[in-house]
Amino acid sequence: MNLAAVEVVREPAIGARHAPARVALLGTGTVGSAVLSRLASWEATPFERRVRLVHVANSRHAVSERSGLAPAEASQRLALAPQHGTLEAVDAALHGDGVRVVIDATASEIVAERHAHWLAQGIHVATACKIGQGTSLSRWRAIRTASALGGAGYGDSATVGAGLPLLRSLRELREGGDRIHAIAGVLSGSLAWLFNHYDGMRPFSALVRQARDAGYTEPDPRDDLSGEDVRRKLLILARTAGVELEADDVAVSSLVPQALAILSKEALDGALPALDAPLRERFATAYKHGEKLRFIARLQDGRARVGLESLPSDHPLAGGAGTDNRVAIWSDRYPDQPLVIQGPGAGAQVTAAGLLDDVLRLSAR
Ligand SMILES: NC(=O)C1=CN([C@@H]2O[C@H](COP(=O)(O)OP(=O)(O)OC[C@H]3O[C@@H](n4cnc5c(N)ncnc54)[C@H](O)[C@@H]3O)[C@@H](O)[C@H]2O)C=CC1
Ligand SMILES: N[C@@H](CC=O)C(=O)O
Repeated sequence: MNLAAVEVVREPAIGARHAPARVALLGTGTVGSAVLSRLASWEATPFERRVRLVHVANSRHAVSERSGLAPAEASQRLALAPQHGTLEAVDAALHGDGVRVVIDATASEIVAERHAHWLAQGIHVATACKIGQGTSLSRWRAIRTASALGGAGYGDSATVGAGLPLLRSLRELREGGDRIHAIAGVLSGSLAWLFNHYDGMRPFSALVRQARDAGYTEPDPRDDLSGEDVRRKLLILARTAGVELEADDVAVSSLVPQALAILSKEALDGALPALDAPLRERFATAYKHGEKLRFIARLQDGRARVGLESLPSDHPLAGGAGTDNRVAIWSDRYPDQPLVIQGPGAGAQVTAAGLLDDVLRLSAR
């Protein structure tokens, strides 16, 4: 064995000087369940001492326990809880001193609207939901103002790239004095997965069902296919880069035919084959030219757009596999060759890890 190559692994320097952060988890679906599993996997490790889960809720039930809920038992406790969840119950569960964090693993407008309220009270927020920062500019500004007012942090790593170091890199570039010139890339894990697998033979609709069942899509897959989820991510990236766009400033080209757009969520599944013919045609045209279909977001000179593009196979944004996001950033120090960040951009485990990384960072502030 080459001893020089052996890395010395030290126990992480955590836990000793901090009381556990009291945490409320909202949402126990695809992402929220993975948060509970990751917390349960911390049992008997130093990480366990950093976080005390005191409240868990979904849209039907809520359970609170000041002394802490065992993450491995939380889902069962929740299912048996008579209490209907209210957002006031979160405030009550987190009442008092010490580090407090709300984890938002919902796709809920009313929860997102509450982020600023928690921040203003000094409660940190770690969110996978993009509605807080990726919709209206006024809400984005309210979150910044409340965060400053309450001295609380906003953990948003999971909102773009499911925890990839994208927002962090943009912030570090700006903190180092760089201006961001442009951003371009694949920001949707589910659409990346779909176009990495679509070969024009299998119906596109069958792949959409597979991506949904794997937990890559939004609760309503039309939020991905319409480009709305990517619009939100591009808005978050743009605002973080210092370009304060309104939602309408992003030109979005949707993949959802009108016949699908008007359906209820319950009626959607049976109607998904409406996607097949138009996408087969676009695939055939791209294939004839030796190109690949990729759903791309672009920001340059204050202009932003999102949509399906046909790219040469060797184009830098055509690479990647699985749910990979692949994002190029041009800035003062990277004027020609961009900084490129690539990795899985959807999925319960990576997203849960991104959320809990934020919780640990926020609770160590
Ligand atoms: N699935 C993924 O790969 C990623 C998802 N996200 C985001 O994570 C969020 C959650 O996504 P999923 O877990 O896939 O959704 P999901 O539909 O599986 O779960 C949503 C959960 O939120 C709960 N909920 C709804 N309203 C609530 C309320 N008012 N109070 C408490 N709980 C409430 C629901 O009961 C459910 O448990 C979404 O905002 C999504 O955009 C972000 C990055 C990646
Ligand atoms: N539905 C989203 C999940 C992560 O944000 C995606 O496909 O990227």
